Amino acid sequence: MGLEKKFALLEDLIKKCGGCAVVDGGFATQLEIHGAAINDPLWSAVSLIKNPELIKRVHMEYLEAGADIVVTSSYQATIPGFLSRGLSIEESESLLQKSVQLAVEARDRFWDKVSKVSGHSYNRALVAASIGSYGAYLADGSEYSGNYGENVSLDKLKDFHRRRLQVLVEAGPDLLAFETIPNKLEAQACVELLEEEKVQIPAWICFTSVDGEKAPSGESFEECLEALNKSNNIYAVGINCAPPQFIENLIRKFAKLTKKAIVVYPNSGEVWDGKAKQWLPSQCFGDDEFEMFATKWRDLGAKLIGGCCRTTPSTIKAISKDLKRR
Ligand SMILES: C[S+](C)CC[C@H](N)C(=O)O
Ligand SMILES: N[C@@H](CCS)C(=O)O
Ligand SMILES: [Zn+2]
Repeated sequence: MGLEKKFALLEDLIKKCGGCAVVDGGFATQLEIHGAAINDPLWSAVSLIKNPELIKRVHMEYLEAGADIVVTSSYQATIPGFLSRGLSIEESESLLQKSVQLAVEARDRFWDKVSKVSGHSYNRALVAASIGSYGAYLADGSEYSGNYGENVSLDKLKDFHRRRLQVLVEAGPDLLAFETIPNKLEAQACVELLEEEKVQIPAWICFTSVDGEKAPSGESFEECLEALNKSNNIYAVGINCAPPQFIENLIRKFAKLTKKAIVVYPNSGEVWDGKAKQWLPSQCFGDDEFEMFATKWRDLGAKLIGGCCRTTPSTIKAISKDLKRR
């Protein structure tokens, strides 16, 4: 299936959802709720090694909650990350492949079950392969600072992303989800790579923000979106894992800067301490508030809405119920 048909699949899903599809919620968070220990350089991706069945269970829980798009477990899964764990290249690549396979299996099993039930309100979900930023791989919280240092060039970022992207694309997801991109250079690297690799799968690129105005690097979103707006591979641009109270302003901003669809899936409002590897309490929003926010974000034009870290299936259930009530 070519790029155009895959774009159409996504557009069709959004239409079926009444104009706004639901992305799942915090994947790592739900793993932890089930007792997974992810205080690890691989973070949520450590479960690909330790407990793949749990990954499938979490995908199923988000599908059950009403997610129209499930994001795979590959956010912090990288070949260098697996190599430094003593795995071989073949083993590393097969874990990346497995991240897509687990989500596809969960989606197919869930759809097989619900599509037989008359009057159900679900859509056949799409699988988005997660591609975390270089900062996520560094595991030092730099996806929230955008500060990669002077030695990190455009080519270095492309080299970092290239093989993982190839393997994930080959595994056959419906979509690619670049997550928590903190600066313009990495956004550009991702876009150029999609073109160089002639990728035939639609992608979204999401930035983080720590001030509600700019990318973490301090660059404006106008600068960051420049390369993305010109790319035929990019279906949507937006924000993930930033606090919910920033989202309204950011949607308004993005709406002026791009014709791409807008995707938002904020965290609960807690703040990640990259050194201590824990979430610090801050202004934190619950499911009821998310439900109210989601309506507002939809009315402002967001086409894909979900949750990120510290949100759970109950958050997604609230959002889904709200957005599909029409
Ligand atoms: C989205 S953050 C909470 C993921 C974890 C981070 N990259 C780390 O390893 O510290
Ligand atoms: N989708 C990621 C989080 C991105 S910040 C995960 O939960 O593994
Ligand atoms: Zn997150």
